[in-house]
Amino acid sequence: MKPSMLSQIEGKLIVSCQALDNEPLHSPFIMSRMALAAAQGGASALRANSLIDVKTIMELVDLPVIAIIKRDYPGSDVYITPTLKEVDELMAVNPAMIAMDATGHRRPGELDLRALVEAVRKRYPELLLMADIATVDEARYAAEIGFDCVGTTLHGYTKETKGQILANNDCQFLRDVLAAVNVPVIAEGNVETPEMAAHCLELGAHAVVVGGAITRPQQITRRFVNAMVTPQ
Ligand SMILES: CC(=O)N[C@H](C=O)[C@@H](O)[C@H](O)[C@H](O)COP(=O)(O)O
Repeated sequence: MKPSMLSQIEGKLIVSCQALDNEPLHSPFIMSRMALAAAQGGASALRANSLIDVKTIMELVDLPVIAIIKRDYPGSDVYITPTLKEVDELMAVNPAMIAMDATGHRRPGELDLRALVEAVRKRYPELLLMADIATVDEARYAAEIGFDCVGTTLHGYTKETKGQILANNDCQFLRDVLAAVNVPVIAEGNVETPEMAAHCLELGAHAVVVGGAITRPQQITRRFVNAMVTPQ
């Protein structure tokens, strides 16, 4: 039997390789090379957006992938794998895990999150499901309705949490989520340094996802530029 992806990633780094269509590196070829570089650097898994990126990465790199499809629907703020349609699309390449928005926000077509998870479970019983949450209550609910793990991915990116970042108050939000649920918690979102990634593990995170600090050169460059501004 294949070891579960959750045990493969325990205590390790997952690298998110994403560039949206308004970003300079938007390209399945480039994302797959980013993924290969991450693998050579020792990443335990990858996270990627869109069927073509996930497919191209899986063809080149022998690491498990957390797959998502970001898609906007009118009248809904939910954009990370919002419906069963995106799950079906991703399952064409059978990724190890799919992450979905598990916030309390209204989903497209008024779809209920619990019903959605049940539908995915019925159709794909082997698939691991990650809940991308923004609040402690959402983490608790996601664990209750059967997600395999929760990620702090959307903390700071919803109306209720805007402006907050994971590092605030020595990662208090991560601590609160860890205290609230019994499923593995993956630290994700604005993990900017190796030290912070290591600290998230010390606090009890199961694994850490790092995206922009590794795979978005425009963001990395900006950090250097900002640090080099000399006061006039
Ligand atoms: C909020 C949202 O849409 N997050 C996305 C989720 O897949 C990605 O854009 C992030 O890059 C990813 O979560 C990793 O985070 P960071 O790049 O900050 O290390």
